[in-house]
Amino acid sequence: MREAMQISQENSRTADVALLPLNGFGEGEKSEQAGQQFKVGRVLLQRLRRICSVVVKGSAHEHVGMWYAGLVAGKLAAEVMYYYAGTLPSEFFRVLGDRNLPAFASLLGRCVVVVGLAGSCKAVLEYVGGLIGVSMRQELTRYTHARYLRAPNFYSVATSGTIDNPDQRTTQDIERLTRSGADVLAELLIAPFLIAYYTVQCWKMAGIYGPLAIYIYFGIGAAATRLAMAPIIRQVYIQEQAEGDFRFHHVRTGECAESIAFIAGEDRERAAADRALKAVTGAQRRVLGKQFWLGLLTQVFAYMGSTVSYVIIGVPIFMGSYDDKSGAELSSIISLNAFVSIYLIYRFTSVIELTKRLADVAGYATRVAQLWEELDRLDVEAEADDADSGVSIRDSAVIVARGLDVCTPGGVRLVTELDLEIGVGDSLVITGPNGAGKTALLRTLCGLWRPGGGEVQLAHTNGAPDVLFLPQAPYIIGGSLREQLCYPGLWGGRHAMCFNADIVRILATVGLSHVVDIVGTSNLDYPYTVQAWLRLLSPGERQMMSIARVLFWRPKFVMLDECTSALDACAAEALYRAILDAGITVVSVSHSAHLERFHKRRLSLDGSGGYTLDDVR
Ligand SMILES: Nc1ncnc2c1ncn2[C@@H]1O[C@H](COP(=O)(O)OP(=O)(O)OP(=O)(O)O)[C@@H](O)[C@H]1O
Repeated sequence: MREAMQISQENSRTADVALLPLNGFGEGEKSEQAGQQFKVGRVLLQRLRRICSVVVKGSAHEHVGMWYAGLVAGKLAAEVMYYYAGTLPSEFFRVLGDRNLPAFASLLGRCVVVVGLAGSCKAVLEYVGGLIGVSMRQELTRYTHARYLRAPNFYSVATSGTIDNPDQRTTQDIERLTRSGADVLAELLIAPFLIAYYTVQCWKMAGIYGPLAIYIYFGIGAAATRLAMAPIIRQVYIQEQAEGDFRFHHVRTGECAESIAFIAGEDRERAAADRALKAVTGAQRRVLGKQFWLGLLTQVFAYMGSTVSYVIIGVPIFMGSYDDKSGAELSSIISLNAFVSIYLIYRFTSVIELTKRLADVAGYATRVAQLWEELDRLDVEAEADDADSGVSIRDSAVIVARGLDVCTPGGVRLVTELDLEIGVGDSLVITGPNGAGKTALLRTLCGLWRPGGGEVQLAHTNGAPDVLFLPQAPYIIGGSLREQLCYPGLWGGRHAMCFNADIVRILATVGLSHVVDIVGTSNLDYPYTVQAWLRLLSPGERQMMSIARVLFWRPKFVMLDECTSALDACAAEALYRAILDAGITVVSVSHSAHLERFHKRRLSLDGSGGYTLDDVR
């Protein structure tokens, strides 16, 4: 077993950070918990039931549940037609044996109609099944979006690493789950009815021992395939994880293309991409390897099935049950008997074959359900936090920290017992060596990280936080210039009301008038792609855009985490002046001494948990 690599214990600060191996699951990991995850049993059934209930409950609009029930009913009705079509050969044997031309012609006509209808039915059912799969995907993805893309779940899942590739689980795994899941489930639902019907027919023709032989045969096959299925679920899970890592590598290198090109890192990236590809193809080969044994079982089972059917037919013939029949009648009986028993075996075989597809479905279902379970856990944690977090949401125009311990999510203490009060107009600059916990303090004040102790009170207006947080890396979206400026569109309980004149004025204030000129004042709502925006705005201009958002929303407080680091001193000072002129109180993390004069006080973290608070002269 490959252990998660622990970072050196020398630095107690980072002792809680466990670096997972690149392909996070760890080859050959066989913990008790991992074993439970991939068992075909209660946990899997609960997960599948939950997925079904999300589809059915969430489909008030689209009636997916009803459509699905209709599909299953349609499949059953189509089976009646298939049965009818299946009995026609036996009639052919009879009319051909009797050399009855008029009966043959009429039978031929019936046959064309029935077989044509059966084929059309199959095509329609496939089409409807495909549409239902799409609706199911929509429901499951919407549910996942609603649970995942909201505070605090999104930040926790995206940054904690407890769940690998949540993006892939949301996009690809749900799609695959619904594409094959809907079909597999429908087949499993109709199987019992068909098996019951064909059992009765088989019994009528071959006596009790006919269906009995088939049931024993099925029992042996089912037990063998159940054993072969569990390792496939686990391998599909691992393969999906490797696919996610591979895709993430390409997305990340695409995003950082310029940094990589400047430092000539293409060779290293190619090697890393090849490694990720090797992990994916290795996982694919392992899935194929495990599926081989299941495939072998199901194929042998299917082919042996037809042999069993001859035994079932042969026994009553050799026992003399049909001695009184003419040659033509006997041919007809053999044909009908063969159809019924082979169909019954075929039904059982399809159930066994379905287990192969079910193993894939179970792998996808496990990945999707795990994400939901983590979101459940975070919801429970958030509820408990609301009661016990020390983060107050009373309306107030002051940010307060009392006896605040700033700790990493792993519990490493970065700042100890901080007492701080920031009122309106009381701008504060936070300084300190790298890694001292300056950003960590902002995260804790904003509620992204839970305080290790003490309490925090954020400024609130009308029940909504009145503090805007700007991280070091500005976030640029795809959309129109108006949307870019008004991002996120709804903030602090307010919807963006952004007039053209505001856009022109604010962008002029931050030094981005030329962006308005390029876009054109008549084109402020024209949607541009993210790539277009990233080409248009330099890193410094992206920081200007970020600060333009502050001037648009005009919060009471803004926390700026080195967000003028890409600007020249003159531009950075002009932006600070504009923010203060707008009556916004600034809490900055900064390494730039020339910006300190825009603040009243300085909080200096010493990097060992201590701090000093003094006035800026
Ligand atoms: N998500 C995280 N989980 C665990 N530890 C973290 C996490 N993010 C940061 N840390 C740890 O917290 C410490 C402080 O990080 P922080 O970003 O607050 O430093 P900083 O003072 O802002 O540094 P800099 O001046 O370099 O930006 C770091 O040593 C880092 O290891």
